[in-house]
Amino acid sequence: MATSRALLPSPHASARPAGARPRLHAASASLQFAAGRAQARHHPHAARLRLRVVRCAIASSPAPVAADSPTRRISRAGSDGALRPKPAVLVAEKLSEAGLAVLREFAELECAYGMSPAELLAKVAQFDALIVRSGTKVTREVLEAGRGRLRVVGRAGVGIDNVDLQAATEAGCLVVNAPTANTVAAAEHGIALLASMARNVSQADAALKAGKWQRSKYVGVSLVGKTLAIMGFGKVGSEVARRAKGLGMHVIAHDPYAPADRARAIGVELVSFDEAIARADFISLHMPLIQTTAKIFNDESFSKMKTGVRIINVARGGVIDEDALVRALDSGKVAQAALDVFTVEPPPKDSKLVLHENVTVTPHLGASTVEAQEGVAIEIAEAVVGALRGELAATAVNAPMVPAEVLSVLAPYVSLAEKLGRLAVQLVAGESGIKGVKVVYTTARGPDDLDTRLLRAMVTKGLVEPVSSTFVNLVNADYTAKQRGLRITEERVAHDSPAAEAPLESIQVRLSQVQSKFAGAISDGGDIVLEGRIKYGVPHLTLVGPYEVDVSLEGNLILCRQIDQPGMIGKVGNILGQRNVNISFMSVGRTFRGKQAIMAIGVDEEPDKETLEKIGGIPAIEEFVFLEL
Ligand SMILES: NC(=O)C1=CN([C@@H]2O[C@H](COP(=O)(O)OP(=O)(O)OC[C@H]3O[C@@H](n4cnc5c(N)ncnc54)[C@H](O)[C@@H]3O)[C@@H](O)[C@H]2O)C=CC1
Ligand SMILES: O=C(O)C(=O)COP(=O)(O)O
Repeated sequence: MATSRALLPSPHASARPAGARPRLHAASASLQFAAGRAQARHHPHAARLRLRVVRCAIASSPAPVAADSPTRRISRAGSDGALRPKPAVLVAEKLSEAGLAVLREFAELECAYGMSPAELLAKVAQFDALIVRSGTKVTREVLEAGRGRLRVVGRAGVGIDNVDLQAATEAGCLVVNAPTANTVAAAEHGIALLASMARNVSQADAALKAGKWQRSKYVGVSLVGKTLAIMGFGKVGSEVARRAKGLGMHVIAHDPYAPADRARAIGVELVSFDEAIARADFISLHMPLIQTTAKIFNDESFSKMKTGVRIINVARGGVIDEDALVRALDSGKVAQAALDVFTVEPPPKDSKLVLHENVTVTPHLGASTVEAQEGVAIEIAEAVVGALRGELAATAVNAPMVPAEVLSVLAPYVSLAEKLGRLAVQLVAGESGIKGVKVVYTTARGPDDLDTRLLRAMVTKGLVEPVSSTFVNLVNADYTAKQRGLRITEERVAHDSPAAEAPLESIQVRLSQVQSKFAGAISDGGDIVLEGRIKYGVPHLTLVGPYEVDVSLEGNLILCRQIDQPGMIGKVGNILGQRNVNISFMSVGRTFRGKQAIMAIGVDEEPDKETLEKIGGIPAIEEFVFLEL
């Protein structure tokens, strides 16, 4: 069966001792995806769809376990019968029981709500996964502290601005979120704030409770016929738009990346940032907090708004310059604001913004409905369990999502790509290091039909892992390549055989401008060249430099370059036989009769030094190299 090493943070990979090689297996498992948009519109957390995926997992010796780790207590058999510790999951913020139940089925669970940053730092290294909401900062320090064990961070909600994604990626730690289950709750909260702000509900409520009956003070404004600008027309923004239209508002939106057809379908006009804020009576914020949106609402943008505009923010406090908002409120430019989120949470007790009489506030309650919290908890628990099993996560934030169908078709090529990388790096000699790597895919498929990110990641894994202690997976492959100065380019060569049902005919790995310890692997163009194909579902090496060979990529490999003459196979075979080394495959390729030839010999066992020296001592053999797969 075709196998592959882990694509995702694998159970024990980083704890694998140098030189110890993992046993591999591919298995199938299921992955839950959120159901289609139509269903999600009503109950995004309720309906789910089961899809099949291929799991490319890694099985190796269990990680050393910290003395007081919960994983010491529980072990269970894996699919291969081996006893393995149950993964340990730390839940750092309140998660609904429905999600905890899903986690308990699979993992040893610790719920430690309200930890200080120092407590989290001290604890995190004992866990395979950490689950947070918006109140926990998963900093570089936390991820560094978890290195070696922490493989998954689950954000039970949408915004991942509290997780240092770059640091997670560098550590090969997968970040997953729960992007759909709280959409409706956030949208409903936005509408609640919009309506209560317009009618001064919270101020009037506070006044009446203080014994003041002030009917004329709290005259509000109507919503019907007013223009609402939605800033960020994503999941929450579009749900707010639908609801606002139901209230008779005219809805416009600004979102540089929103598809126009989605806006058209809801009857929303997409406009520029400046036009949106200039035309609006109400502005509702629904964009993520990222570098380009930080303090995007500032003195300058407030100055472009209508005098008396009203602002609602259930996105992130950091998209507003809060000092500028206080100034705009004081001047009357902004008549009112309704805020669920703040730059610093909780905001300081003496915050001018929070205490402003024209501001309505809630303590980050957008996602806090019973229904949303249940949905989010289940969504994140399933994502974390899937990721811990080595499945590709549908809600991965820092790894490319590879659809299940694509993955199952590519599985043998994934293995081939890694093996070619692994062989190629072992052929490199000298101190210069690898600079340029070209991966050439011969395929009948068009660029839109063949996603090669996975293959590129596996070539990188093959190139990097044998020569470093870096653990490479789909999460950190591109980062790792960049860090090591590896420039990986890809090229497709059209293969137009009508019978080509396979996604790829061949994969070629070319290392340019590099010395080789095996001159036979150098092509006419001066590159180390290895090419492989899938035959009967198994990776085969089919080209070494200019020589065509055909050897199954299982076990280990000896490459010999010799003068093409009779009796060579017998001589080498004899030596290996005498030393009890089993040959699994053998193939000879040559340029011309009587000239140079290459022998590729697959061996089950690793021959000892003496055996290899004997082979090297055969007079016609000009060079040889032993390569581990
Ligand atoms: N208050 C709360 O409890 C909750 C807050 N949220 C927050 O609401 C926001 C939206 O969440 P979703 O709709 O689920 O996310 P989403 O990813 O579906 O939508 C965000 C939209 O913002 C757009 N965007 C990005 N840069 C932009 C820019 N410069 N200008 C305008 N639009 C831009 C994106 O194209 C995307 O369409 C996030 O910040 C999230 O963290 C979400 C749920 C609950
Ligand atoms: O999902 C989001 O982005 C939210 O802001 C919800 O945050 P919470 O999980 O309630 O801390």
